[in-house]
Amino acid sequence: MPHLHIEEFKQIDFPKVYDEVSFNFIASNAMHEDEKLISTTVEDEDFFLLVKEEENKSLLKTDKLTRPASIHNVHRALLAYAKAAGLHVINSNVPQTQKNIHLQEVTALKKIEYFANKFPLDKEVRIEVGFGSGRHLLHQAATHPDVLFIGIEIHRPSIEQVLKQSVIQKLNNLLVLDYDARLFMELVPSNIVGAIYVHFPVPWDKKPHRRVISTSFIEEARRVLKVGGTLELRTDSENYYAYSYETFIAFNKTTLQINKNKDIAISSKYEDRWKKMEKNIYDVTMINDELSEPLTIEGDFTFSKPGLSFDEITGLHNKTFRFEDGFMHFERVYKTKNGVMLRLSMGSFDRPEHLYIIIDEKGISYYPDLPLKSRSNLKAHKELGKILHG
Ligand SMILES: C[S@@+](CC[C@H](N)C(=O)[O-])C[C@H]1O[C@@H](n2cnc3c(N)ncnc32)[C@H](O)[C@@H]1O
Repeated sequence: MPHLHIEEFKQIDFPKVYDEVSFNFIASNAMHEDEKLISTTVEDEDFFLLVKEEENKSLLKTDKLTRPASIHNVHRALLAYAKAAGLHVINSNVPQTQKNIHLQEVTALKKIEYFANKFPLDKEVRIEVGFGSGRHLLHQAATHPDVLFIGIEIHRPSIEQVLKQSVIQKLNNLLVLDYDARLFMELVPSNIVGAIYVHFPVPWDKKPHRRVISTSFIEEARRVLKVGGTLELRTDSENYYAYSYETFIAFNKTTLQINKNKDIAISSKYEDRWKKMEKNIYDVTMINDELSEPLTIEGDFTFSKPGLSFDEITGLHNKTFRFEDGFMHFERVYKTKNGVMLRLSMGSFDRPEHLYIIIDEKGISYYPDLPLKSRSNLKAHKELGKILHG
């Protein structure tokens, strides 16, 4: 994560434009004054910089929830703020001269809105969830130039490594997305995907709700797969295998294939490690046998005026509300110049979304982006409206 360690945080006058970076406003955590968020715009990307103040050394870095697709833009914002505020930088991992990775980021790395606005449909699509080192994804893209591969990963260094490789190998049939694959699946059109690969997912033995494979993930996978399309799970964890088998077998109109220690064309870093340790490797392949209904998502993310006062909204801090199939948790409350900002997680239990909303005299709005237009988010949005209207 790009960051600057600074001697002392200094505030500029907001709004301000410096080195073509706009600093729009600042929000302070209502419970921990030492944490602040700076709303920043670079080119057309809006995101927060996060400030953590400590006695002798403070930190300025990118906020995980809103980080933009382009790491280059984060670097620009950090450096511009440091200059604009005259910060004394003790150390940093931000390069002063930017590498050429930016070029490829513009083409292969996509934001979730790219898929939400107009899903690419001109080629067969195959998806890899959690591609890690990317060996399998890159091999597949290189050997099937007529197929569009979408690689989804939440680990930034892995993403950058794969982007670099895709430039070196001149792959033009590979798109990369930094997003939770479980949410992504909800906006993929029905019956268009040839294969979904989930290779060596984190087993999350102690936090099963974080697993990629779940009933709702399989439901969405089945919907997006063509007839004959496959969802391919490969795991070294006996527990995960047993759990997944139970979850898959509950589905009708699918064919399941189980393989043990099957060799595939390319072995990932993880696989090499497990093979050396002589662990068993399990494959569960689900073949979709049925055409699905087209995807329909109705509703929007507008709010009417809040009924609660700013104090009542601040009082929502740490509160959780449950509703049918989902929940809402108010994680943090921030004070802005003219109102409050909330950070919350909401949606279904196994696919929650984390986001910010701003409440001021103009009303309530999501910031910087609307939630992903999925059924579970629209449902959660309705519940959020009810809570804020009192
Ligand atoms: C154990 S690694 C396996 C990587 C690779 N598939 C391999 O075989 O080497 C699991 C990867 O899944 C990613 N991951 C975990 N949950 C995810 C999610 N919900 N969406 C996208 N990627 C996820 C992690 O960041 C990690 O890189």
